[in-house]
This record gives sequence, structure tokens and C-alpha cells, in this order.
Amino acid sequence: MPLASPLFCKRTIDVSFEDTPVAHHSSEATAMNLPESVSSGGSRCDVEAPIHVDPNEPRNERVDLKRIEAAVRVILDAVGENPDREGLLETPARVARMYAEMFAGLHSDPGRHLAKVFTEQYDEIVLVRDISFCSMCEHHLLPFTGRAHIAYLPSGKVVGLSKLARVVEEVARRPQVQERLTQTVADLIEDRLSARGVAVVVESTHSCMTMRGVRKPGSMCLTSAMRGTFRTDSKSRAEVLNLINRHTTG
Ligand SMILES: Nc1nc2c(ncn2[C@@H]2O[C@H](COP(=O)(O)OP(=O)(O)OP(=O)(O)O)[C@@H](O)[C@H]2O)c(=O)[nH]1
Ligand SMILES: [Zn+2]
Repeated sequence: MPLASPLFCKRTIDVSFEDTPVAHHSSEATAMNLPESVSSGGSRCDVEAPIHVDPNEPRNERVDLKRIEAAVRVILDAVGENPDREGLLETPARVARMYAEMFAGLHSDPGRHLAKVFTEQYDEIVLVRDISFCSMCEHHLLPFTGRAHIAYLPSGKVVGLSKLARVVEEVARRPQVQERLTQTVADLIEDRLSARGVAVVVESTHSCMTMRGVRKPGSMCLTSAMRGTFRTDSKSRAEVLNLINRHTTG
């Protein structure tokens, strides 16, 4: 099913002449394109009405929740816990939903956010800084959190500013290393926007270095990926890094 398709679901609508109709979802969503139908008279009726799925959100149907649940039970058991005690009963299902959310970016193309562009004769730096993100380190499956700064040099077209943040948000939802996250974002922007230059700087804290292992709270990791003019021209590179650093508050 295309990402932008609406799902259809039977909803019960209370029809009142005084109030605005209120819809209650009364059955599971189906992907069928059913015609609208009114099945009962009086003051209540069932209609097949579309629920519009946000196309900006990555889909996670391919995550196998049941297998994650089983694995979490095994882990709890293995560390000496009792997975059947009250406080842990729902934990495997919660953790499964959490992984589905945090790894939803594995099953979508983050570049789709860059499909819509606006023709604009602006050829200087566009910079969106302080885009917060939370990703997962692929070595320990612990979060690394921080901010990304994205600059690009347009070539006749600009993209909606929020889309740069959406790309970061979606690329972040994968198990990975920070270096790959940084490069993936830079490559997507260079490729999909045909940008003349791209600069991505990412700064983050890795839980695997702060809460376990070497235990160094406060340590930060900075990575950068330069493409096009920002890679080949040292003055352009210095200019963009100056802009990013000037505004970095950390
Ligand atoms: N380059 C890079 N390394 C990362 C990232 N996230 C975590 N790491 C590192 O991955 C390494 C994994 O090293 P290993 O020796 O295999 O694992 P470990 O024994 O748990 O290592 P320690 O963390 O030193 O206890 C660690 O040094 C982590 O700091 C990342 O985004 N980029
Ligand atoms: Zn780690």
C-alpha cells in the first residue's frame, strides 16, 4: 500500500443536531477502500470513513513484536528476574513497542521528505541548527542523543525547513554509529536536492560511554560530513563551520 494512502475503518458517529458529530473508532482499521455507507438510522450511524495516516511518520508494521516479547522474557529470566511478577508482566510487550518505534526508520526511505521542493533563486547557505535527535548505538543498543546541524547550498530549489529535521528524525531511528548517521543525512541531502554543497555536523552523548563501561558523563562526540563546495573549498567550509559554531549553545 502506498505510504500516503488513507486507511479505512468503521467508525460510529453520534449525530446530533446540537453538537458537532463525534467519531469513535469501533473496529480495527482495514486497508480496503470501502465506499461510504450508512448502516443505521436514528441518531447513530456506522460509516466507512477514512483515517488519514500521517505520511511523515515512518511505518513499523514489519517489526515482529511477538519475537521481541519472547526475547525480552528470556533476558529477564537470564538476569535472574521473574518475568511473571506483577511489575514485569507487561514489560516484554512494552519493550517490543518501544523497539518498533525506535527502529521504525529501518523500513522507510527518509529521502521521501525531500521530494517536495520550491523554486527559489537563492544560492547562499541555508542552515538549520540544533535539530535534536535520539538514536541507538548499534554496539550496545543504548541511546545516543544530541543535536544535528544541517547546511546546504541550493541549486535553484529549496526544501521546506522542517523536512531537514524530518530526515534526521527518521535516519536516527535505526541501530547505527554516529559516523554513519552523519554521512547518511549528508548524502541524502546532496543527492535528493542536487545541492551544490552540504555540511552536516552532529554532536551527541553516548549512553554506552556515560552510564556503563568507561563511565564518562559529559563526554561528547562530534562528527561532520562535508559534500560538494563545502568539501572542496576551504573558505566555504570555514564560513559554514563558523555559522554552525557561532550559534551552537552547548
Ligand atoms: N565509532 C563509534 N563508536 C561507537 C559509537 N557508539 C558506540 N561506540 C563504541 O563502540 C565500541 C565497542 O567496543 P567493544 O570493545 O566491542 O565493546 P565494549 O567492550 O563494550 O567496549 P567499552 O564501551 O569500551 O566497554 C566502544 O568503544 C563504544 O564507545 C559510535 O557511534 N561510533
Ligand atoms: Zn554503544
